[in-house]
Amino acid sequence: MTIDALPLPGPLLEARSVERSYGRTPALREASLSVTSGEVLAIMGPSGSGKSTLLHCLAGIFTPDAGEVWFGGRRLDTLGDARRSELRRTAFGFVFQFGQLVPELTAADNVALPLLLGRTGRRQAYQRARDWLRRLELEDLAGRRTGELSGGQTQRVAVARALVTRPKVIFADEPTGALDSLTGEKVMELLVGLARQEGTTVIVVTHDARVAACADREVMVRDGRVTDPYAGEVVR
Ligand SMILES: Nc1ncnc2c1ncn2[C@@H]1O[C@H](COP(=O)(O)OP(=O)(O)OP(=O)(O)O)[C@@H](O)[C@H]1O
Repeated sequence: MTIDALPLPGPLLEARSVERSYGRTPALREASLSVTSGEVLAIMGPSGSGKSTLLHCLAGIFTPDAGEVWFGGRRLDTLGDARRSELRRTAFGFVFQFGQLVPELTAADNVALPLLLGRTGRRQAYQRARDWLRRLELEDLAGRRTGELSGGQTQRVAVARALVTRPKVIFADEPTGALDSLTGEKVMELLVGLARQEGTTVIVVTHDARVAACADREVMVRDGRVTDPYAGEVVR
């Protein structure tokens, strides 16, 4: 599936009555959620309520046991592994709690990597990596190994790496969870600010109300179901 072929508008990404268990432990029970193009959505909820599992199902990392996931008007969860990983590489970007960068590689290498894997030429990939590092205020650190960077710097490199492929959706799971509150706020401001400039949808799982305050909308996950954070009703 190419991004250009996606029939828009309509919800960009949808979970419809998704269920997912780990062995006998149910993590999601008929979880439904709809996200529009360009929206910044925060997913909140108690520990163990199913937030990360929902994010992984929406991103096509996990396939649900039941229910459906739709992206750009097409069914995502029934695609084969190869097509789902291609979609993740081309249309999605990821920022997780611990940047998941390659520590032995430089910041520029890490940011260029998704482009090189997508067969962008080396010169262009590094040019674009440097452009994104500059936008994340990291140009001076382009040649440093990411294993030597601070937590906040590492997360900014992770944001640059997530945005460099110009994805439709960025999935962020506790992106500021390992940072102090000031550094976390700065990372979120940069992530959300740049995503808005690019028209990228952001779905962020967080425990932090200040992170959620950057979003256009919040939903709550409780006992594997998506609810309205204020009314407590199940979202349909
Ligand atoms: N790999 C796994 N094996 C077994 N059970 C799991 C696994 N991953 C998650 N679970 C269980 O599934 C449920 C939902 O977990 P999930 O990680 O989605 O919750 P969460 O809301 O993201 O939690 P947290 O806020 O603590 O990260 C929990 O009961 C958890 O114990």
